[in-house]
Amino acid sequence: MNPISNEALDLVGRLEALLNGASGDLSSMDPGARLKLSEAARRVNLATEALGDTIHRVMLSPLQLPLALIGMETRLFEILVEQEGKAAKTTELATMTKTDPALIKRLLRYYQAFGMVDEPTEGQYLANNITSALATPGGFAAIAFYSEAMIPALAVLPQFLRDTGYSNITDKANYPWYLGHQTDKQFFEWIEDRPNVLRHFMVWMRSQRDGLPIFLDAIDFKEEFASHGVNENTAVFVDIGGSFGHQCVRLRKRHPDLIGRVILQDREEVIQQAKTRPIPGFEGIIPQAHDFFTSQPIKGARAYYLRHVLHDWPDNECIEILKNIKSAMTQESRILIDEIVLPEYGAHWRATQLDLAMGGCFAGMERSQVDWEILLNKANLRTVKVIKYGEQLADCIVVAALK
Ligand SMILES: C[S@@+](CC[C@H](N)C(=O)[O-])C[C@H]1O[C@@H](n2cnc3c(N)ncnc32)[C@H](O)[C@@H]1O
Repeated sequence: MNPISNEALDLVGRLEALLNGASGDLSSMDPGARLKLSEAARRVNLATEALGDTIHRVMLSPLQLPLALIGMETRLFEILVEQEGKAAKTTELATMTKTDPALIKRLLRYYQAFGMVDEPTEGQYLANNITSALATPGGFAAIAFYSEAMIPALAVLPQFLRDTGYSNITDKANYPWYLGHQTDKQFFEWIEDRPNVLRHFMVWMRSQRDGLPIFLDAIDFKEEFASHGVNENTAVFVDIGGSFGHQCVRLRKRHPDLIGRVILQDREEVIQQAKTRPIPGFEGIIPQAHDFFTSQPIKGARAYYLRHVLHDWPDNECIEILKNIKSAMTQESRILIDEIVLPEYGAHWRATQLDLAMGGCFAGMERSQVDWEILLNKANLRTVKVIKYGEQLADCIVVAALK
C-alpha cells in the first residue's frame, strides 16, 4: 500500500475511535474544534467521493426533504429521542408511528444510511444528534415551510434562467417564485392566505439561528444606544419586520433594566398572530402593524433594527425601505442591519444556499460589505461600522446613520 493509503487508514482508525467516544462525548467538544472537524470531514468526504456516487448523491438529494418531513409527521424522530438512549426495534417503531411494518423498515433503512438515525445492531434504532435536530419544533417548521413555500419556486430555477437568458435575478416583477407557484401574488401576499404556512414561517424565523451567537453577544446595546438621556417614552429599539418579536424579547432579557419603549413592527396579519399567541416574554413589547413601504411612524428612535429583512428584497426596494426609516431619524438614531455579510472568498455553504433561495423566492440576495455600503450610500445614509458577531455565517451588524 502506498504512503497516502496508509496515512488515510490510520486516520480512519482514529476517526472511528473518536466517533466511538474514546476521547469523550463528541457533544462536549469545544464549538470551534467541532466546526473545524465537521468542515474538514465534509471536504474529505467530497474530495474522496467515488466517480459513480456523485451523480447518485446529487440526483436524489431532493429526496431528503420529503423523507425528513415523513419522519416528522409520523413522529418517528421525536419517538426515538423520547427513548433517551434506549434502542427501539423496527416492530415497536411501526406500532408507535402507526406505520406499516414493511414501510417503516424501508424508511429506517434510508434514515440510517443518511445519518438521520443510528442503527447500532440489526433492526434496532437510536436517536443521534441529527435525529434530535429533526425532532425540534423549529426543525419541523423549517422542513414544512420549505416543502410548501420555497422548494416549488426553487425547482423552476433552471427553466426560469433558461427563459431569461441567465440574467441575474433582480427584477421584482419577474422571478422564479411566480413561475414555480403559478401565482401573481408575491410571497408575503401569497402566505397571507395560508395561515399554517405563515405559522411555520414565523416559527422558523425564530429558530433559524439556534446554536449561533446573536447581535447582543457583540454589542452592549444598553451602553451604546440607551444609556444617556432616555426616559420611559424614548423609543430605544424598533424591530422592523420583526415577526413574533423574538429579538425584542431577547433584548429585554439581556437588559432587564433597559429604560424606554421596545417596539415590534410587522405586517398586520403577523402582528395579529404575535398578539394572539404571544411568545414567552412578550409582555414588555409594544406591537404595531406597519408596512415598511410607508413612512416610519416612530420618530427619533435610538435604534431601528432590521434582521434578515433586506435580504428579501432587490436594491430598489431596500432603498425605499431605508428612506422610509431615514425620514424618522435624528442625528442620534442608528439603523442596525443584522444580516450575513458575504466574504469575497470562500463563503460558507449555508450563506450561498440562502443567497440563491432569496433570489428564487424574492428576487432578494445576500450582500457583501461593498454591496451594503453602496446600498446605504444610495439611500443617502452613512455606514458607521460593521460588527461581525458570528464567524460561521459571517453574521454582522451594519450600523448606519444620517450623513
Ligand atoms: C425573513 S423575515 C425576518 C423576520 C425577523 N426579522 C427575523 O429575523 O426573524 C421578514 C419579515 O418581514 C416582514 N415583512 C414583509 N413585508 C413587510 C412589509 N411590507 N412591512 C412590514 N413587514 C414586512 C415579514 O412578515 C417577516 O416577518
